[in-house]
Amino acid sequence: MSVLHKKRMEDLKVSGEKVLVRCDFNVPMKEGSITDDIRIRAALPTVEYLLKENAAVILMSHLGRPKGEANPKYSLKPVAQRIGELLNKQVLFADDNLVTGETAQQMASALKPGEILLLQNVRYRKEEEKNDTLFSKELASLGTMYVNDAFGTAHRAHCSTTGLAEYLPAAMGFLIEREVQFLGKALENPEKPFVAILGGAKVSDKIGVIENLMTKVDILIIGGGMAYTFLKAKGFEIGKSLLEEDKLDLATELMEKAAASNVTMLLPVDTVTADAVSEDAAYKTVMMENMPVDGIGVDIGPETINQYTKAIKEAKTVVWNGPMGVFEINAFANGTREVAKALAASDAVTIIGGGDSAAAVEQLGFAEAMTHISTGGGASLEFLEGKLLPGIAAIPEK
Ligand SMILES: Nc1ncnc2c1ncn2[C@@H]1O[C@H](COP(=O)(O)OP(=O)(O)O)[C@@H](O)[C@H]1O
Ligand SMILES: O=C(OP(=O)(O)O)[C@H](O)COP(=O)(O)O
Repeated sequence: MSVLHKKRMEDLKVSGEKVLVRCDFNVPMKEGSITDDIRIRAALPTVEYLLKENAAVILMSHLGRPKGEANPKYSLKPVAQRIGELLNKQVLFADDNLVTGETAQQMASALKPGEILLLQNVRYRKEEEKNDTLFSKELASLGTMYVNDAFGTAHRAHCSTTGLAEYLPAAMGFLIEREVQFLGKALENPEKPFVAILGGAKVSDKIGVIENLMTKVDILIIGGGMAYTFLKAKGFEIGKSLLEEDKLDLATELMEKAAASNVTMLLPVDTVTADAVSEDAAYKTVMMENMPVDGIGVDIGPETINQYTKAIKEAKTVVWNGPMGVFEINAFANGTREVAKALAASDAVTIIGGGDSAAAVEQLGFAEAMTHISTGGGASLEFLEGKLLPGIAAIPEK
């Protein structure tokens, strides 16, 4: 998917206009406080551009899954405050349970160029996720132009992500453009050798990505919980590690396909095995052939780390999606940490899919060293599967 021919904000004459901007402000919260504002920071270049170009900015987002009902737990008010702090500027908040009710209408109508208004959580309305025509029109009536910059929600066809483009002059924002440029270049025109590292819990979540990347990469590295289904298919004892029994045949097929396409597929040769997935578990490292029958594989071992980091060192492009082990538990975070470290030290173009791998890279302090960390988990996964994302498809061509 390319965005070369998609309308950019420069293609709209935004001066004096009221621009509705869909962002992904679906940020993690704890007791009403934002615990990670990366998605908010990632949206700022678009907002700043529009302000500089003399537009009035009306921001929209969802937060969590309130299932079509107003629920203060999912209010975007803390987000309005955080944007204000980051921009050092007042951000008005339309605390309107109908999202587009009288309060929002009055505030939008009074908004002047250079001012910012954030609407309430668009998922307070059940119509949002149905891409309902009337709700799209209600949203459209608040502004005069539409910019979609919600990459993290680009895999959803909702009123605020796709519907609006039918009713207002529309363009993409800088974040969507940046995400698609990095992810798209890796898929379409990667500098070689191209290494993909896939981990995380389940094979079933990653089948599409494995299949799509199989035709493009030189080396496919498998780690995390899903590696054990592949190892079992190869005949190894995997004890009580994560196993998707119904994906064993598929795992065999994928390994055969890799061999037939000259793709090197690397699987763990050693593993950390624990008696439980918990902080106080007893654990040790074993070669795969010595895996105990009652052990649970929770991380890749040092020899595997050696092999994986060697492949990363030789790569010119690396795409990483999914942790190498149960990194939430410190004792099992080593594989994920070492892979992150190898990526940080590499001169290659390094692209991190969103979700847990992005969180891990940030937690471990390697974020600055990566070429691009996606703000979308599900969205980057679907992008890497080669799917057309509706939020991007809806942006008109130039
Ligand atoms: N060996 C393992 N056994 C069980 N769970 C694992 C293992 N390795 C990784 N995980 C878990 O996988 C989860 C992340 O998987 P997933 O959601 O697929 O990744 P992502 O969000 O990066 O796509 C993490 O919670 C992690 O603890
Ligand atoms: O956080 C999001 O998804 P992600 O955790 O897969 O990145 C997006 O905001 C989409 O949210 P949704 O999966 O409730 O539609």
